[in-house]
Amino acid sequence: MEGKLVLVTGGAGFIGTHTVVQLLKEGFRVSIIDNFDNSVEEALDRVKEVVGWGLFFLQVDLRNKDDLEKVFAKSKFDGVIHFAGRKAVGESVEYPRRYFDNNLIGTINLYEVMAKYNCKKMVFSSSSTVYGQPEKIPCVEDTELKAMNPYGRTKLFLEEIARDISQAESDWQIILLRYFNPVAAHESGKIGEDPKGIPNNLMPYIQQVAVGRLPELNVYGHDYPTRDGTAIRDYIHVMDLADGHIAALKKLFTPDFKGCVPYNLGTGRGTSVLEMVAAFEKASGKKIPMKLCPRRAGDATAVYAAVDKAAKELGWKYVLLTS
Ligand SMILES: NC(=O)c1ccc[n+]([C@@H]2O[C@H](COP(=O)([O-])OP(=O)(O)OC[C@H]3O[C@@H](n4cnc5c(N)ncnc54)[C@H](O)[C@@H]3O)[C@@H](O)[C@H]2O)c1
Ligand SMILES: O=c1ccn([C@@H]2O[C@H](COP(=O)(O)OP(=O)(O)O[C@H]3O[C@H](CO)[C@@H](O)[C@H](O)[C@H]3O)[C@@H](O)[C@H]2O)c(=O)[nH]1
Repeated sequence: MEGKLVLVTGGAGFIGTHTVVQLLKEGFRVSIIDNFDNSVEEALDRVKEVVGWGLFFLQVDLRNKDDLEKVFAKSKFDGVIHFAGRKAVGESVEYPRRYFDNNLIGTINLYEVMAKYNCKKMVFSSSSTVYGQPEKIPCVEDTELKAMNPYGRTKLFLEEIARDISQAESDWQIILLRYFNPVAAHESGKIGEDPKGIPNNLMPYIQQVAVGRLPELNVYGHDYPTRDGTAIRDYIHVMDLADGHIAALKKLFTPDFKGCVPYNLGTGRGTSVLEMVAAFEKASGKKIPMKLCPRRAGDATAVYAAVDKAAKELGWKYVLLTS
């Protein structure tokens, strides 16, 4: 893989920064584009500090196809890891057009420009959200897919688009990585999850309560049919997730890989909201004040991964524990 040039969209974000560190460690060359919609340029300076050398970065919005073309005209990419997009379930219920505009138009532009420049290997950030509230857990990759909210619908549409493209044009190789819930940070402490504004996700919200930036955690839903009444998710360490991208890229570069294939990246273990809070309190020694609130629109009750397919076909498995 030494020297292959990878374009990383959304590379200044949470999963992007951690993956870029691992890509560089593995000997890939990396170019990053981001519009800083949900990140800051400083995140890239921090990546530079971790890896010890410079990065190639351009501020580009994927919805601007002309700008995107300029990026592809300058460099010949061997593949793309596509993180860029909006990701908050609750926000998507309130502002669905934001999600259709950013996630769908941005990705359609990317496919068009990739095709024009004959770059046809893509690792796409999908999500466990495409399982909706699955009838059976753990979720297996060939389970029926359904979205429960507009964000999830964009991921589902984008998976369908990827499948259609690869079916019609056999020279595309696409891996859909269905992430479960990434948490934690690089061991250096220099990069991590730093969303703009009030966090939507559980872990960064707990962290901001812990440091006194927010007064208390709102626990959304305490009447779910689960062991303690709160919703269950599969929390995975972001460095494990980053390594899942390396495994996926390596798979794309093997001559036998064909078509468009989905893989779950999770741990296979479900943890409730209250269990996450207890684990955080134990690890940090800080008390997290909580308020029990009604359920959040668009949320599933319990979702966790079957992880055998990624282990068998990508040779990837989580190694770091999160709770
Ligand atoms: N974090 C999670 O819980 C999670 C779980 C499953 C899937 N995902 C998906 O993984 C991807 C990365 O997630 P993340 O947690 O790193 O999110 P993030 O918000 O930290 O990173 C996304 C990055 O994309 C950039 N971006 C957004 N729209 C853009 C556009 N139009 N053009 C250029 N850049 C743009 C943002 O500025 C940000 O830096 C997203 O597609 C998300 O939907 C995330
Ligand atoms: O302040 C908060 C935030 C979250 N939750 C609950 O915590 C659980 C996890 O929520 P969150 O961290 O927002 O994750 P998800 O809603 O599962 O969505 C995340 O994980 C999905 C993959 O599973 C991704 O697709 C999404 O982009 C990402 O936001 C849910 O039950 C929430 O209701 C709270 O109780 N209080």
